[in-house]
Amino acid sequence: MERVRACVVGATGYAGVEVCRLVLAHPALELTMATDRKEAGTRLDAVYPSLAGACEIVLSLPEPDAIAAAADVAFLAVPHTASLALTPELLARGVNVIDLSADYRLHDPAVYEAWYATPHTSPELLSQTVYGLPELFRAGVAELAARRAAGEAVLVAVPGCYPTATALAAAPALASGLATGDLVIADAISGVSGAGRGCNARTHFCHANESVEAYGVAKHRHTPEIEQTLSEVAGREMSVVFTPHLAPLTRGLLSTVYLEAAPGVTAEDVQAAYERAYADEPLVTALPAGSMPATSSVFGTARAQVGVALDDRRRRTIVASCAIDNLGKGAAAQAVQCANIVLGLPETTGLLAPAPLV
Ligand SMILES: NC(=O)C1=CN([C@@H]2O[C@H](COP(=O)(O)OP(=O)(O)OC[C@H]3O[C@@H](n4cnc5c(N)ncnc54)[C@H](OP(=O)(O)O)[C@@H]3O)[C@@H](O)[C@H]2O)C=CC1
Ligand SMILES: CC(=O)N[C@@H](CCC(=O)OP(=O)(O)O)C(=O)O
Repeated sequence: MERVRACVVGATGYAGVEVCRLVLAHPALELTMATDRKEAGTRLDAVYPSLAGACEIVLSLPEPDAIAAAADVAFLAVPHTASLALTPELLARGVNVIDLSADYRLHDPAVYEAWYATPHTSPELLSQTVYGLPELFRAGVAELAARRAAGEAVLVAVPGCYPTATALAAAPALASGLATGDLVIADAISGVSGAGRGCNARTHFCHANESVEAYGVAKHRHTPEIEQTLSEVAGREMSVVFTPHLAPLTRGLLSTVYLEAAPGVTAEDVQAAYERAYADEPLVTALPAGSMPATSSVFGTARAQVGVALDDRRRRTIVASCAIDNLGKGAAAQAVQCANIVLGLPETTGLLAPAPLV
């Protein structure tokens, strides 16, 4: 198999090191470069001893010329705004970009600027960017494979962890027309690695351990991203009431959504719609009727599990829940899934390892 050279930018971050781990085990990708500004000159396995024996790479600075010399594809596991600085430079040098940050996810630069409180410095790239949630937008990602084959350097905006789980939970109800109205309520819970490697008062062990709390209430920056996806799936303008919670888990994310059922819809209709939607999806499982997903079932994997029920005794509400690993399907694994499609590889290459059982 031809090997494609890959660079991970932000390789010492939690999402970045998970991309490194997946690339190191991938049969068609070769990790040729990993960057970090503070740790440049240090071996990656000195920062993450769990990689000892698997990787001898020395971290370097994220300089576009060096990345273009070393790699055909760059995974940007950097905070938002850092990608705005790097992406145009890399595309101009012919490097394909798989961006894990939020910088190119929102189609409308004005919405980005309103929620991220910073100017979008390359809005001209947004119309060429594809939102990398293959289960909902596979054709768009696949188009990038054709554009890359024709010689273009392409850009995938990999979704956020909360938007991934929330969209996978709500999409079958909206796409099938079984949910009515324009409102989705989403309560989501994330493990602490979702906040990255840095520590603050909210994520400090002494505060986050043994405690669960809502944060970003009524103002979290994933709100417009979720609304954008759900509106596209539903074919009408949707709004979301999105409440994220931080829970004492290292990794794992669960999003539970509530939608109004259309008149006459039965529990069997809803279950059948979810089973149909994910029947051919290798990385998403619709659980049997009566089952709801657990984050432990997808820990360390590229997979998502979705469960659904209809509360038809009172307000006729569809309740659906999706579990992912925030660093897996919520970040690094989804990035590799998108890279596989862009590179013309089977979509699940390097991604099918099951979760440890305990
Ligand atoms: N953690 C998660 O579960 C998820 C994360 N993501 C996204 O992935 C990206 C990375 O997140 P995460 O791994 O959690 O973050 P971390 O804070 O753990 O890591 C960020 C990494 O980026 C590097 N970095 C920071 N600023 C710059 C810069 N200006 N230029 C180049 N490199 C930079 C950091 O190293 P240094 O500063 O030394 O260069 C570090 O290696 C973010 O956009 C995040 O939103 C998406 C989904 C889920
Ligand atoms: C637990 C936690 O703090 N999670 C992060 C989101 C995780 C993420 O990575 O989102 P982006 O990819 O959009 O940056 C937060 O709420 O900001």
